[in-house]
Amino acid sequence: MSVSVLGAGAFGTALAISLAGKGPVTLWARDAGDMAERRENAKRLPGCPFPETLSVTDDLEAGTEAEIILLAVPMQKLRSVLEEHKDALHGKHLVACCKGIELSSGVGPVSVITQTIPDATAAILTGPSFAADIARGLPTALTLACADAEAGRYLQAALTTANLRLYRTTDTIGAELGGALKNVVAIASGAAIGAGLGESARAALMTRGYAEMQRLAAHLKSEPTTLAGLSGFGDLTLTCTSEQSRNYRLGQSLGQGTPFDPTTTVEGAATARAVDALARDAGIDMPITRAVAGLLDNQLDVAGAMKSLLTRPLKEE
Ligand SMILES: NC(=O)C1=CN([C@@H]2O[C@H](COP(=O)(O)OP(=O)(O)OC[C@H]3O[C@@H](n4cnc5c(N)ncnc54)[C@H](OP(=O)(O)O)[C@@H]3O)[C@@H](O)[C@H]2O)C=CC1
Ligand SMILES: O=C(CO)COP(=O)(O)O
Repeated sequence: MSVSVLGAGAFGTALAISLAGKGPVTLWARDAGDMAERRENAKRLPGCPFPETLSVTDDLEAGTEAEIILLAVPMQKLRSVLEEHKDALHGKHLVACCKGIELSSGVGPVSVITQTIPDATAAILTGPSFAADIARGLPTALTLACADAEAGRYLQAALTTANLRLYRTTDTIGAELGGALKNVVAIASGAAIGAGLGESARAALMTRGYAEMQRLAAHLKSEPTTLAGLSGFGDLTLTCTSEQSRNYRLGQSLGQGTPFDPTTTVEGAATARAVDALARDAGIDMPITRAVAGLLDNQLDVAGAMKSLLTRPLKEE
């Protein structure tokens, strides 16, 4: 079993560091120069030195030799990265480590892998974890989803480390949705806190956000229990309550009316727009997602977004 990580952002680097505790791992970056020299990803994950078993490269051949390749690039870049490098990726175990729904197609990362490289075994690794926690070796539990049960068992064993415990499911749709949708609710939660609306408002958004996550998951035929696990409930809890989350911090900025660095990876922004469009087409009620999309597109301010939620017809829980 050999592992490499394609994409040397904060998360790819953290996973590579954790997995290197078990054996050799290759981390592929577009530009490996500085990291290879310093033995640290000073730009994306400072203060986390690379173990000796971690090699960094910008040579694609070396980066794709392994049987298992973790894809740790942002969701909206995944298809183009796979298209660009598909000749090197045929027949591999490809594990998406990104969270989101593709704006152009309305599908998640596992479907993007299957559509671009049909002879690969597609899986997703998702759940509550901040890159810095994984890199520091703090205890973390994630979901590994793969439609092929046998391949899922293989990947679960290969990618579990001393401090990173993986649970397994074959429900890739549910796992993708949990990781994608919780980011949208995190933006809403951050906006509520940023605007001074209080923690009760955040709890309401998290709970009703979870209800709309479940509605979309049921429509897309995922297992109801998947969202109750690490990829859904677990990651929703983490991301909606921590300033370590970039999605939450973007929401805070929207709530406070302060600027936010547009180069930061915030997966929930594109996903809110993608899911809003999906929900409208399918006739699924997702008012919090719609409010977040409206906030991001300057069609609503936080007061208007809250009014749109609070003035809806009263209903059963
Ligand atoms: N950070 C975290 O705590 C966690 C992140 N995730 C998920 O991981 C995914 C990646 O996030 P994260 O690592 O934080 O993002 P970062 O912003 O830290 O890094 C993004 C990385 O993607 C690389 N990249 C972008 N486009 C390309 C491309 N075309 N070819 C090759 N590499 C490319 C960038 O390379 P370059 O440096 O050359 O620009 C950069 O290294 C997201 O979906 C996120 O939701 C999941 C759990 C935790
Ligand atoms: O997905 C994450 C935690 O599980 C990381 O959250 P952010 O992408 O919002 O920083």
